[in-house]
Amino acid sequence: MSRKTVIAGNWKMNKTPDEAAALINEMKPAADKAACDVVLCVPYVDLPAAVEAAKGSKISIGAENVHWEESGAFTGEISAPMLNALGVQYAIVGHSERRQYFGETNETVNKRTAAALAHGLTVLLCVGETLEEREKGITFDVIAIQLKVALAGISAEAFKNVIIAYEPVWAIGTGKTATAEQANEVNKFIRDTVAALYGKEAAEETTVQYGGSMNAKNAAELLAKPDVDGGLIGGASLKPADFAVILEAASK
Ligand SMILES: O=C(CO)COP(=O)(O)O
Repeated sequence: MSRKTVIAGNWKMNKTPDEAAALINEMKPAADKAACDVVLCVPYVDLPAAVEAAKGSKISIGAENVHWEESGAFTGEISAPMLNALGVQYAIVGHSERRQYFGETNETVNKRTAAALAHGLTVLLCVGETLEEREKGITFDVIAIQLKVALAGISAEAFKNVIIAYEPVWAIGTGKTATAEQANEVNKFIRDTVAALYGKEAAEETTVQYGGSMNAKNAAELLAKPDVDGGLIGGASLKPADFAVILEAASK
């Protein structure tokens, strides 16, 4: 089993370009010591400063979304070639905040994923159930649909550049974390779904992260679980000391 552990930060709508550069400079020493991959996904306007600041370090830079067309009349959107031109290597796709507030659907997630992969980006594909869905007992159904639609038409070769992040909506920014058992249970289900789509070997190679109030206190327990191969971290990825603790926990 040779899958990678990947710790990714999602800065959401925080930090100006100058602040982003300063924060990355502060985070570099801990990132360079880490035995896992380190990614920071930052607001579009911060990308050039972030790529520059991360140069020569272990940190890779990602965007928080990407459009499916290369160019055109899509006001407010950013294309994969634009990200390529800046030296951006990753893109989050399907974050629950995009689904919740900006009308993102499984179909648009699929189109964004396909375009990002076609342009050589690594996709951090987010899936996760709402509290209502969990209480109704349909968590696995929701996640299976999210995965199957998002990955429709994505070849096994292209899928090698997909990382899946399980982010239960009820745990995001709420301080309420899934227990390590809950996270592992769904991550394992995700791996089984990947096995059904791409085969067992591909499933074993796929990095499946957990995200949702992962922090310096709970990271070690979550990351110790066999099917939790990293984290997608919001709030704590804006705090260098906390992020360093998470990187250390992921390096064990
Ligand atoms: O949405 C998240 C990462 O994409 C998680 O955010 P928090 O870590 O702030 O809960």
